Parts: sequence; structure tokens; C-alpha cells
Amino acid sequence: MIRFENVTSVYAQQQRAALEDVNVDIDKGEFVFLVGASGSGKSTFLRLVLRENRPTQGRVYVAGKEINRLASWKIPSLRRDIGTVFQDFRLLPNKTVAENVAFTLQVIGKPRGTINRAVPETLELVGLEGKGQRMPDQLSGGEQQRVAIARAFVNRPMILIADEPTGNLDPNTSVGIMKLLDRINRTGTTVVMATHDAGIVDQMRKRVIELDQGRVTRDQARGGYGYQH
Ligand SMILES: Nc1ncnc2c1ncn2[C@@H]1O[C@H](COP(=O)(O)OP(=O)(O)OP(=O)(O)O)[C@@H](O)[C@H]1O
Repeated sequence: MIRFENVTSVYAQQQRAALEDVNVDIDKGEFVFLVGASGSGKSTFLRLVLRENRPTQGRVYVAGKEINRLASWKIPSLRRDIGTVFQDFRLLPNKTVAENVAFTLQVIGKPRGTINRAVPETLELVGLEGKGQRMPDQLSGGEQQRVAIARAFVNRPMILIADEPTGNLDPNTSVGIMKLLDRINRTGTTVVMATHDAGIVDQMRKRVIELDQGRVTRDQARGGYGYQH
């Protein structure tokens, strides 16, 4: 589903590569944690999957397509297939919860009937039934992240990318968010999550890819945050 072949990424004006000769193959339906110190290249990896950045060398494939050879008019369609969730939620503050979730479908031109069906269904999936008419600032942090997940998932993307989704949440709330991401993963969506949250990685026992100064130093099935035998 996601394949990096000898990917090196160097930002303009930087000496050191943000990613260096990275080779990774993530299958459909996998759940992968990306770990590593601050600055190790996790966000750069995720940006390359979204084609927000382009590699200096090497190839990035998403769903079998080399995405850096896509015509620019095909990029919106690539990004539609990839839901994104961030540490800071990024909800539209002047729209209700339901409107935030509906927005994803409106921008891709889905008919109103589909939207009216999909939004409550997805809010129920994330445990926010009955809260569709609230404004984001009337929700807890954990609930706001659930809205962000609903918005990312409402059009059933192939891939869900989460960059530090529990970074602003307390441990209990984070566990709830992880259960939700796990449930989404079980529907067949590939999940790639960058995190510093050792407790969660140790608990979930999923595949762990560790980066150190832009290089993959570990790629372990059912790993922990640190290396364990
Ligand atoms: N837009 C940019 N321009 C120049 N250098 C950048 C840019 N974004 C990231 N970098 C550099 O690339 C390297 C990797 O950064 P990246 O943000 O991918 O790391 P990260 O692992 O996501 O870090 P964090 O855990 O702090 O989010 C770092 O050395 C960083 O300073």
C-alpha cells in the first residue's frame, strides 16, 4: 500500500538529509508506528506519502502508483484516499461537529443524501452520537480528536495517517483514541502513526519502524517503543 524505495529527502538549505536511503513496504491493512527522536524524520516520511514533499532521490509508491510521477491534477484524488489526523486536531472552529465531518464529503462533491447518511453513521462510530450540533470549543480534547478522526475517515480512505494524535491528550483519553484507531484499522484501512507515546506503542504491539537521523534503524513486527527481544 505504501512503498519507499531508496528514498532520500533533503530540505533546501539543509546539510543533513531528513531521510536517508529509506526502504519500507507497508501492506494494505497494516498498523504501523513510526517512532524516533524529535527531528528523526517521521513527519517528513508522512509528508512524502501525501506528496506534500517530494524525495530528493528514490521512489514513493502509494497503492501501486509512483506518486511523484502523478500529474498534478491527480494529486487531490491521491489525498482523498488518505485521511489525516494531527496532534492539534485542526477543526474548523466556526462549524459544528457535524459540519466539520460533512465538509470532507462536500469538497469532493458527494450528494447530500450520502452526506446525510454518512455523517451520523461516522459520528456514532467514533462515539459522538448526539454531539453533532456542538461547536468544537464545546468539546473536550479527546472528543475534538474523535471529530478529527471522523472527518478523516468519513469517506473511508485506504490509508489513515496520524501525526502524534495523542500528543495533547491525557493517558486515559489517549487509550480511547487508540481503540478507535484500532477499530478503524480493522475495517481494512492501513494506519501509519508517528508518535512519542511509549506507553501506547508498548501496549498495542504493532509493527514499529524506528528512525534515527533519517535512517531506519529498526523495523519490527509487534514491537515496543524501545528495542526489546
Ligand atoms: N520545512 C523544513 N525545512 C527545512 N528542514 C526541515 C523542514 N522540516 C523538517 N526539517 C528538518 O528535517 C529533519 C527531520 O524533521 P521531521 O520534522 O521529519 O522530524 P520528526 O521526527 O517528525 O520530528 P518531531 O518528532 O519533532 O515531529 C530535522 O532535522 C528538521 O530540522
